[in-house]
Amino acid sequence: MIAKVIVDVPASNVNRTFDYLVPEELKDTVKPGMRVAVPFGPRKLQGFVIELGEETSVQKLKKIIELLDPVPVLTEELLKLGKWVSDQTLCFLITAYQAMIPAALKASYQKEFRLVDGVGLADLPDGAREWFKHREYIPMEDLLKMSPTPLALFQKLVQKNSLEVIYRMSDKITKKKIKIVQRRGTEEERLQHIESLSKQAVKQKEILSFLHESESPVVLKDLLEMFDTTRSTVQALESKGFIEIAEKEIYRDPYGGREFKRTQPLLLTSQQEQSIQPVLAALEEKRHETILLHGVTGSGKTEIYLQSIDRAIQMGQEAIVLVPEISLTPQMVNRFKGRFGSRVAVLHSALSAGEKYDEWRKIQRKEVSVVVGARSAVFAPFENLGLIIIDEEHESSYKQEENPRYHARDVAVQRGEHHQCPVILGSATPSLESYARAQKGVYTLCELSDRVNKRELPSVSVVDMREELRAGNRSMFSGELFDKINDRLKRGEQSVLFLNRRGYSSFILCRDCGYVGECPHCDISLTYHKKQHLLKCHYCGHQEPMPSQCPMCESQYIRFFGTGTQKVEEELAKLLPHARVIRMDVDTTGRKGSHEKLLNQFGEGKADILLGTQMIAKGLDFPKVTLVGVLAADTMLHLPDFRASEKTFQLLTQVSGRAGRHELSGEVVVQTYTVGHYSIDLASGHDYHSFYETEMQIRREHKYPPYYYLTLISFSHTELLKAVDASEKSASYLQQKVSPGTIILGPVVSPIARIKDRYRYQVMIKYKNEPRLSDLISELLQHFQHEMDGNGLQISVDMNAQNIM
Ligand SMILES: Nc1ncnc2c1ncn2[C@@H]1O[C@H](COP(=O)(O)OP(=O)(O)OP(=O)(O)O)[C@@H](O)[C@H]1O
Ligand SMILES: [Zn+2]
Ligand SMILES: [Zn+2]
Repeated sequence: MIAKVIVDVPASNVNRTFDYLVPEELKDTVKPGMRVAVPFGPRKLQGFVIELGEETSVQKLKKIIELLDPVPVLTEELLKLGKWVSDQTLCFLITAYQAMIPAALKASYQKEFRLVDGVGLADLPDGAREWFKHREYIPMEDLLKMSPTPLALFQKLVQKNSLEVIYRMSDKITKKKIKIVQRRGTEEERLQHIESLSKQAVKQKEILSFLHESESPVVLKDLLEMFDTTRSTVQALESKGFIEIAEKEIYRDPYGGREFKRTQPLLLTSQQEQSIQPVLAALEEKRHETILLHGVTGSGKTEIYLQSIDRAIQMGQEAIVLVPEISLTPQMVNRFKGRFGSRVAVLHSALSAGEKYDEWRKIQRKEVSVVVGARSAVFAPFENLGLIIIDEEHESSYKQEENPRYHARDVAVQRGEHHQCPVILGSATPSLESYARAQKGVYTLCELSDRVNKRELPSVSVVDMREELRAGNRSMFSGELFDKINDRLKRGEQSVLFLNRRGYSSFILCRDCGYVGECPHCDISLTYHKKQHLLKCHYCGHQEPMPSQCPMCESQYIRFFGTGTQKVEEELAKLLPHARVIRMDVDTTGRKGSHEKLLNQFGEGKADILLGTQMIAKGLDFPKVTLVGVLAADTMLHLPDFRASEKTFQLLTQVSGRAGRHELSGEVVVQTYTVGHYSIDLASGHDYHSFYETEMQIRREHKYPPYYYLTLISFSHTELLKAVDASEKSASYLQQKVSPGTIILGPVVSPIARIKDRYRYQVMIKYKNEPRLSDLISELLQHFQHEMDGNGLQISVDMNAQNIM
């Protein structure tokens, strides 16, 4: 039997299957979709079995070394889907498959040195000999940890044939085990054991009597706690042969020990009722249909999701729910666990690799029927999918910004077609792409124009911050916002203050000469971190101490600028010393569980003001929040990105949506320096439809998506001229080959001109229909293959660019 295997090397010359012989003893067990270890050149690599057969054109076949899975980790459907992802995004097959499985299943390879047979310690020079005195294998890592590293010496010895390099492959999987204790023998024997213990052994006696009564095993740790004793007591019983201590594998449950209050389906409003109909119909008829659910904030979209899932489960099917990483809050998880209990698995990046692996196995073993997760959960290995839901479908985080550069929305629709099941895209501010498709009839459009129980959307007032400045107000709070926060404090209600992080980092600036602290490796200003009194680069991690005087002119007047959340917090403390403030940003939510803790505190009324970045814009539903303040609405508007207006509109709508969701009505204050911009004005009027019309016109004029598709090719090199050269050659090559309607823009320098010492150039391709595009780009890549392999050129291709920075 022959296995066709994709091996774990992301390179173009290996981007195909290789044939291996299946050893006799594995013939009955090996299946497509399983991982295997195979010899590949001098190495042992992990690979995926794609297909089994009898024929091969290879003369001397190598054998599969080992089967790594008892059951396939990729289903037949996922194997096909991986091929599709690779075709669509122009990534290597192995990269697509790796993206579908949990990180714990990816192999790690270690380079190790060992003595060549026949070479003895005495043959080695000083500096190498000591290493091998007690060890046979020396991992390269260990050498690199030494300074200076003896690596060069080791490499010389490899050339001299004294040492050889081997590659060790290991799984990252760990299964968590706990110790359990159980009784032994018949009832009569156990009673004898208890009798036989001496009077002094009180604890032993108690424990043995307890175990005698208990039918199921007890967790050792619990037992010790219960009887307030140490391990030796139990070990004594074990060595007498009275009890047994065993190991048991358990799931790491990130939500373990937590109670989820069970909820019942709510009686749907008539708008909800209308919107759920197409979903239920498609479910019933086992038919694929993509439904765009456009519902204003607080219109009860989540309840529609829940009841649709319920129906799918009743039909014996499974459901995937995607939510943006940032709104995968405990509040969100509670809503699903509350309705479906332990039938829900949760997958998001805050889980450890082990926890993710355990949640994934619950899906694989069919122990759950719903998964709630971020982008990559779209690959959940369900085999009987009945429904896929993408909440906040406009979110840019659904597009992966590294290989494979897939969009979860496209993958969801692809899987929906395969399983003949409905896909729901939900949002208060659908992406222009999706709304346009709904307009064309490609998607079914359902709209929820009212909040549940006809609660009013909050009233929004836009404040011109330039006016404030002219009137002598230098603080970051307008008079109106300040008064309203104060009101809330007096009334015992809560406020949410939102500060957009993007485009608003706190950089340092010399007031005398205008010097700005920049990263020496990237063309971007350094961000000041107050706690450590350091300047950091957010692209490459470079850090340096905050200078006490200007490095250019030696002036003392060097300060940090920009309004970070820390600065807002400080100003609040000055202006409203009694207000209790919770700040949520990357700095305060770094530790595991801190996100949840802060939100709980706010929910329990332990603070008056929640101050935060993007991470508070979505999904929050707190009854006492009656004021939302947006400190600077226009920070994102000026980014060099054609989606800047759309993103601003979406963000403002989402943040405003946090106010007045329950009995108390809400107000929103939006501060801006760009008064009169349509995306701010229309967001404050809650007018999605006008925004859609306005923005579509602009996109048509400038030939941007959704009228045109957009592919971005980026070139980078440590030598400026090489990056320029590759991008120029590519642009002129494409120019000659593309069809007449297609537009090639560039090459131009990328908006961030240098990252990690690499110069960056880009070429943009705008097209309506370019069937040969993938082929053309593949030709380009082939042409530059040599330079990419050896000369440090990097070319990355984004077939459906969302981010053009
Ligand atoms: N049919 C219903 N009857 C009563 N209350 C409901 C009903 N449907 C939803 N709700 C409640 O209305 C509130 C808002 O609903 P939900 O959070 O689902 O809205 P949403 O559209 O998902 O909002 P957002 O887009 O802002 O996250 C919730 O507190 C929810 O429990
Ligand atoms: Zn200066
Ligand atoms: Zn940098």
